[in-house]
Amino acid sequence: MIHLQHKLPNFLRPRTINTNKQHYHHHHRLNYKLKFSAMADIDTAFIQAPEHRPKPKSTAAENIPLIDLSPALNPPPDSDNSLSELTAKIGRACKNWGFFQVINHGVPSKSREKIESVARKFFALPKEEKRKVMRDEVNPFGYYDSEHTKNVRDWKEVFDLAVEDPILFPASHEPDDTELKALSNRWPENFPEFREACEEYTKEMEKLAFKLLELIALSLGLPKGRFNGFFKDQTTRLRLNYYPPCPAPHLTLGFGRHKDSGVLTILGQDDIAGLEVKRKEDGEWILVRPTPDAYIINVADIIQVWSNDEYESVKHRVVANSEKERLSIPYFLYPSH
Ligand SMILES: O=C(O)CCC(=O)C(=O)O
Ligand SMILES: [Fe+2]
Repeated sequence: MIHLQHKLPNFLRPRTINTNKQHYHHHHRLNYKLKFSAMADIDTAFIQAPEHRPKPKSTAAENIPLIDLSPALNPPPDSDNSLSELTAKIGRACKNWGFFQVINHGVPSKSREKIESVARKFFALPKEEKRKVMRDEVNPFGYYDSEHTKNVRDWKEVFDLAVEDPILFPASHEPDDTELKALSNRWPENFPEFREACEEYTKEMEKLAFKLLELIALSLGLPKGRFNGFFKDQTTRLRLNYYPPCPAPHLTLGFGRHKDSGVLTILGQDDIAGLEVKRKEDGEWILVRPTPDAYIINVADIIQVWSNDEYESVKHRVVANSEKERLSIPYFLYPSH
């Protein structure tokens, strides 16, 4: 790996001082193709600036907190006590990490297996097929394969759908424009199981999302239904993220650093690790090791606002993998527009 970096053209070499950003971006814009040894031939649009590249070895420190939701879902006889313990745990996890994993969450493994299976089938379709349900400038739902995060291309493909269909959005970004537009999902042709699995799964996600929202309200000392009124005409979205194997995982990211902009996110990841969370304590990137059948929950920007910054929305990213493909399925809970 170090070997390869020495073969990089000057403008892409890691620099500790005096990074010549302009030079970097100039080449970046040219979409200049890089070839270094037989290892990798990738478009420079994918190449992260040195300070954002993954570390050669991920910090194998602690994992994010793991929380058992059973006290909220199947309350035992002493349920008052265990519920307040649970909300305290959730409060600490939201405050210290902004991220946690949940088990005994009530989502049937059948629904999850079904959606994982149709998602893998979808991404394995020929490009022409996937492009038939491609996102466009008007409608952001459907397939997309060239998303950029912070202006660097991600090594991933996605499929997005709205949970309420059609979904209402402001027609423009103009603050005085009150016009709304209705947007509908796109579905691949001759693939009814795909739509069925997505629709069944989003129903399960919705139950879990509202359970979590209530627990988070309680953990802030609020009535449990405090946030529930904001979800009429919700703009909640489900995404399928597919990360193909990447020949240059030391230079790229599956998904660049970002925060989620919704209320909270419920993420199902497969058994391939890739998600890294920026630890609040020291800013280190921590790999979230997959726990079978668990979901990863994170506080997103709107809870940060609703909690008056008590719970912060935390940066995360996905490292690429040279050998294995990876699938993740985030459910982004959003209120009405
Ligand atoms: O794939 C993952 O583990 C995380 C994906 C993510 O952060 C997102 O879709 O917002
Ligand atoms: Fe995210």
